[in-house]
Amino acid sequence: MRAIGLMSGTSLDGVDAAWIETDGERVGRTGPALTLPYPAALRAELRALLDRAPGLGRHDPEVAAIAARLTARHAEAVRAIGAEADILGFHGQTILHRPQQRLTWQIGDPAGLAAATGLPVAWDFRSADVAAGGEGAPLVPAFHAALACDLPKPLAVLNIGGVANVTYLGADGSLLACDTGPGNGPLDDWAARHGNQDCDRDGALSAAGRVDATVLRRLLADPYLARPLPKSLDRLDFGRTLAASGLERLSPADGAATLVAFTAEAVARAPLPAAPRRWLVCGGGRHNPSIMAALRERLGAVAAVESVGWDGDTLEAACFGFLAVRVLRGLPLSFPGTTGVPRPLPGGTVVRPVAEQPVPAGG
Ligand SMILES: Nc1ncnc2c1ncn2[C@@H]1O[C@H](COP(=O)(O)OP(=O)(O)OP(=O)(O)O)[C@@H](O)[C@H]1O
Ligand SMILES: CC(=O)N[C@H]1[C@@H]2OC[C@@H](O2)[C@@H](O)[C@@H]1O[C@H](C)C(=O)O
Repeated sequence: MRAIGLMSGTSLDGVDAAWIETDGERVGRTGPALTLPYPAALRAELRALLDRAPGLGRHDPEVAAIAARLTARHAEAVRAIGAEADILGFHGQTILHRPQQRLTWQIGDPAGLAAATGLPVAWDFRSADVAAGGEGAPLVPAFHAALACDLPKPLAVLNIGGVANVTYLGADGSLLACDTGPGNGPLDDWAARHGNQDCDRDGALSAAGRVDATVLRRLLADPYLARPLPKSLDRLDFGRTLAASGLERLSPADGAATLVAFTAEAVARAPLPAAPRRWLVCGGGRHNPSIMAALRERLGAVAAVESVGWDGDTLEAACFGFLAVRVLRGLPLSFPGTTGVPRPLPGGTVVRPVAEQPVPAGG
């Protein structure tokens, strides 16, 4: 089948879209892929919504209004892809993720997207997982496994988005995963507050600073890092630890350098069963040379996923095209080793465009 996957990740930078041909088990041809940035106003509204989400109801009119604009941007991304597709995989924007409370909230309007594009829309990929007691994330491991079927194992695929997550592909066929800790999220917030930028662009701010060992030690004491698998994060989960760490007393450059070290050291502490032969990195964080250098220092064989021919900017979007076909076929999206569900678990729903009513003869 031909699918277009749509992912709007925790960095809130925009919509990634990617065309993919797949049966939900193997990855066939890939096609056009793009990122459509959010207008600054929408990004700021979404960022504010993250802080307020715990107090908001599912039918809050303000959330619905933002979801409608977000959905319109997704429809634009589908049009910009400009390739025929059989189905869309629409992740939506996560504004709250609390799997311990069996709660995960992605906003978006799948019926609106189906109406705007005329295509069936697979959606709500995480709810069944958290309802079954799973972490609800990460969901990308099945796709990593399909992409990496011919690569030597053990292999780790690391995504550095707003949050960072790893998939571990064992030599024995095992599939494990977790969110490792922060990705670019706290660094983006820091750069916005102290450098007047949307991120630590090309690592310039962090490269000019020095890691503060005391602050880093406090950050690494966050209990999440010592938790066993499976585990997943909300974009704002390190808020209290960050606030109590003394980070605010550091200069902009030292703070950025310390946050880079936090991201990399949290990856190194992910409780994997054996050291991977290689770490393949995707997500926006691989564009930050400070992050890549910090990862290399701690992990050794680290390379961007482009080294094996994948597109690291739109890999998650392609994943939701792949998962859309799995939803249609009723195949599992998550596994005991990836989210902690008791058994391999299907999920998601498909929302179809409402068929146009035939105009009655003579009417
Ligand atoms: N040139 C660059 N220099 C530094 N950082 C960059 C650069 N380009 C992208 N980034 C970082 O990558 C982030 C976007 O990454 P990405 O699109 O992978 O995140 P996401 O998919 O939104 O998040 P997640 O994977 O957690 O859902 C930006 O917010 C920024 O921090
Ligand atoms: C709840 C949620 O949206 N989680 C995202 C987020 O962004 C990165 C990391 O945290 C990952 O767990 C997940 O996204 C990817 C696509 C996943 O589910 O595999």
